[in-house]
Amino acid sequence: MHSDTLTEYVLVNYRWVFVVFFLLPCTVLGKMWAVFEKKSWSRRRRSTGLDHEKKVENIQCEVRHKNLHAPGRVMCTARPSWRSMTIAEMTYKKRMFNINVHLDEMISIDSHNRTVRVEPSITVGQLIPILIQSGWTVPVALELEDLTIGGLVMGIGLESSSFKFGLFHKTCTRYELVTADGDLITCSESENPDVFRCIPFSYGTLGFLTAIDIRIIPAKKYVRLQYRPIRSLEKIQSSLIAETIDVENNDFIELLMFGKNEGVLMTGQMTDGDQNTKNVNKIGRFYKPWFFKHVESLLLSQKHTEEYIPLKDYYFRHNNSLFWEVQDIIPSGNHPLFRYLLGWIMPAKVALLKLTQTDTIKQLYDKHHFIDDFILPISNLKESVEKFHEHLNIYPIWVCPTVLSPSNGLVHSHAPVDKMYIDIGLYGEPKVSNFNSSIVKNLELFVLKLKGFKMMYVGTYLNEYEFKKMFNHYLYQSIRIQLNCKHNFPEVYDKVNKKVRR
Ligand SMILES: Cc1cc2nc3c(=O)[nH]c(=O)nc-3n(C[C@H](O)[C@H](O)[C@H](O)COP(=O)(O)OP(=O)(O)OC[C@H]3O[C@@H](n4cnc5c(N)ncnc54)[C@H](O)[C@@H]3O)c2cc1C
Ligand SMILES: NC(=O)C1=CN([C@@H]2O[C@H](COP(=O)(O)OP(=O)(O)OC[C@H]3O[C@@H](n4cnc5c(N)ncnc54)[C@H](OP(=O)(O)O)[C@@H]3O)[C@@H](O)[C@H]2O)C=CC1
Ligand SMILES: CC(C)=CCC[C@@H](C)[C@H]1CC[C@H]2C3=C(CC[C@]12C)[C@@]1(C)CC[C@H](O)C[C@@H]1CC3
Repeated sequence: MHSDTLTEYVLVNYRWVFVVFFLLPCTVLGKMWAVFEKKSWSRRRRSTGLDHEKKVENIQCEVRHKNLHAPGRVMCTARPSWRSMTIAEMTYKKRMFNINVHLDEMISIDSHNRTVRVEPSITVGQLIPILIQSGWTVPVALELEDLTIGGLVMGIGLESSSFKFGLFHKTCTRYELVTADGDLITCSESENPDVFRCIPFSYGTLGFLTAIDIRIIPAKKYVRLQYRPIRSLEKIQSSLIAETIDVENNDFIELLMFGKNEGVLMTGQMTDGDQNTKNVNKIGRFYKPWFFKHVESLLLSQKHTEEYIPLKDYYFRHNNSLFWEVQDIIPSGNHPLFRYLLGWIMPAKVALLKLTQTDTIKQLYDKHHFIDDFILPISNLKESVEKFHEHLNIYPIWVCPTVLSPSNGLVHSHAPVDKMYIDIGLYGEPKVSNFNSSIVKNLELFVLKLKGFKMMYVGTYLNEYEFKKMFNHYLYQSIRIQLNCKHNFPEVYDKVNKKVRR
């Protein structure tokens, strides 16, 4: 066997050995370190009084220092590429001026006004358990623990409650920002409303976020989840549309498709249950099967099922298997023996997987793997699934309805009223023989034609003109002038095109 082929074979088939015996123990040590660090940090904080305001002043100083010593050099955050929740590498970070914006605490909960104020680098995995303990939760709770609130505002975040509440940023009520001049401004619907509308999806190109206010709602104990296997694409589309209209009875809607004509539609309600609550499925326990495998088993048995899932377990249902990505890395990860022996240290930290992947692994992923999300009008579900089937043939497919509102911000509904869209997430190995970058570009153009959007965490092959057709830059450009961004921050396209996000 040629040595390159042998390397590829070993990397593809035996990466699990490295992951299981090195990365998983590192993940556990990392978790222990985080707990220790947090404790000693709060002790230090009590003694030094280094609070949010002080941390923000430090960022302002860094920006002013840059303006003095490197005027004209554009800035980005110093968060290393390997920490970011995307498979892509952000090469732009190497040539831009890096500002340290690592602020990761919860600042306060305001039960009266029902908001929580957080710093941008706090992760969903840190915030949600604290909120649930206090009896609250966020309306759009993301499913991967390592996503940060700042990243979700500056990129896009969506989840199975987005059909009701919209994208993650629609639940945010106020942003605090350090501008290109080092000033501190705040914005909301009533204060600097145009800046407020332009922040989401601006990818850190209008200023550095230092605090975010998010709406909170009362948390309940369980999600009562109904699973409905369906074996026809037409029926899947019509049922999904009908469920999204029923906002009274549904709090969560999600669809997993396991083939072109088969899927399981899941609808859920937040509930406290009662003494008679049976059929509780604690899917978050370490020995439980991966969630998508559990759903697939219900499709195979064609059973309409109802279960009560503890709220936090429901939120993070795709975290253990990173949707279905872990099966490519640890093929036996869902085997009962593996789960009972090592399930408690799963999953390996995404950042560690990224940090330790070799160039060859990255190239193999580039050639043989696809990860992306497309947001399309819900009426185009059938047509889109057929298109993705023909050009990618990847299953499962994640389908998550989300409502978009009309706005002059970058991402908006194309109608003058709220309009229902669906996010179609495709993660895995394309089962077509001719997969390459022109197919990907072709799919992006297909989405543009249908007046849809592409999530940008993996980057885009669209050229600047096409990109600006997809995202409304009209207000964004005037806000850039207002906030003196031109020579201090790049434009969004300069951060998401495939040449700099590879
Ligand atoms: C995890 C993962 C996520 C991915 N996500 C995305 C994604 O979000 N968006 C995406 O577009 N691709 C994505 N890809 C596809 C991946 O980047 C391409 O498959 C890869 O670049 C193909 O390399 P190649 O040399 O085999 O391609 P070839 O088709 O042989 O192309 C060679 C080079 O020509 C250029 N090129 C070819 N066709 C085009 C075109 N139509 N437009 C611009 N340049 C072109 C590219 O620079 C490419 O590197 C993803 C791949 C992986 C593994
Ligand atoms: N369910 C979902 O919706 C999912 C969403 N995602 C995607 O993952 C990304 C979030 O990942 P995460 O690792 O948290 O974030 P990232 O580190 O990827 O950051 C995303 C963008 O936000 C900017 N940003 C982050 N914090 C700040 C800040 N304080 N001030 C200014 N700009 C900031 C970054 O700027 P810079 O480039 O300067 O660092 C970057 O451009 C989003 O793009 C999201 O779309 C991924 C998986 C699931
Ligand atoms: C729900 C939405 C909108 C997106 C889900 C995206 C995730 C499936 C990906 C986000 C980051 C990705 C990474 C990997 C798998 C897929 C994601 C979790 C890897 C673990 C794949 C293996 C590589 O070696 C490292 C990757 C890091 C990022």
